[in-house]
Amino acid sequence: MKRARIIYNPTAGREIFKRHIAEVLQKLEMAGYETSCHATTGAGDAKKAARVAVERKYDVVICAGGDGTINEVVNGLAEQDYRPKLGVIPTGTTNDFARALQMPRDIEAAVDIITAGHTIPIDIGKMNDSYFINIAGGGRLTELTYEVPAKLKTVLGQLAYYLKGIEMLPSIRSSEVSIEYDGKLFEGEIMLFLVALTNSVGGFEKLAPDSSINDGLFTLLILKKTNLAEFIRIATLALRGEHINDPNLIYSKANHIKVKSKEKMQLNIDGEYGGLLPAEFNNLYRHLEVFVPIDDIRPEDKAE
Ligand SMILES: Nc1ncnc2c1ncn2[C@@H]1O[C@H](COP(=O)(O)OP(=O)(O)OP(=O)(O)O)[C@@H](O)[C@H]1O
Repeated sequence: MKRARIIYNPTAGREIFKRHIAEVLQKLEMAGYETSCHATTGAGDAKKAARVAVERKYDVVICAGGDGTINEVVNGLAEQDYRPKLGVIPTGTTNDFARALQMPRDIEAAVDIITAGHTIPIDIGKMNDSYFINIAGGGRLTELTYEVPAKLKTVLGQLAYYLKGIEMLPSIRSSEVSIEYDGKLFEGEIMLFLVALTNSVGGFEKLAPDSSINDGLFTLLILKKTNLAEFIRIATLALRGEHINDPNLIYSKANHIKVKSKEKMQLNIDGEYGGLLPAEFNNLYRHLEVFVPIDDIRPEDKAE
């Protein structure tokens, strides 16, 4: 019999998962899974629980939570030689990763996709010693993700980021950096740099419109120094996915990226604080198998 381990964050989003556990277990049982659950207890617990699932050789790990919990689960799986298949049930405030996989927000619909059993291999990002699923980067602007109070996020969701962004705009300043990417070099003043795995990031659904989840490449975005008016213009273009050819931006694909600066710059990894520069990014090609809807499988994405 196949074995599945559910790792869920009881505090994620609007805290709805608990009410659906009986139905979720029943659906998995009917699909031939012997399933057990782990409710996370706080920061770092989902990573530990994923490691335990690896040790116990579960076939499948199902993560119910937002991007924060999935990030932790992936950090628990990514380092290991044996990696169970990953199922995602999006129950967080931010579910960029699930959206990139085209997983539905409805809990039972997401479970149906997992029990249908179609998987694709996806790339995982590594920044220094940590793994990420959506995006990493640096620059004053990326700091706003952890300046938004948790309570405000629960109530307002994405809107909270925008409100905070508007409040912070006048204080954003540039930093001098050096960025090496697949043999190319950028040196100069930037507002921010982003290293994206998926196309949908922090409410900007077209930030990296041509990104593929399993081509082994990051989308690198470097926003050069701009004034406030230019910055707002580019952010507006980015909402529509029309920023790619703007002269203030470098938009490129790369597998390996190194960023350093003489200044102190904070890093952000999947929306959380990720330490300080320097940073080295590696794209781990098709590192995890994840469940996706059948119509999400393009011929080139199929498991090898
Ligand atoms: N039992 C718990 N109590 C409080 N916090 C928890 C608990 N379990 C996990 N967490 C923390 O909650 C964080 C956010 O969770 P997650 O991303 O799943 O939900 P979310 O609602 O999308 O939250 P956010 O948008 O604020 O990141 C996790 O990174 C983890 O550190």
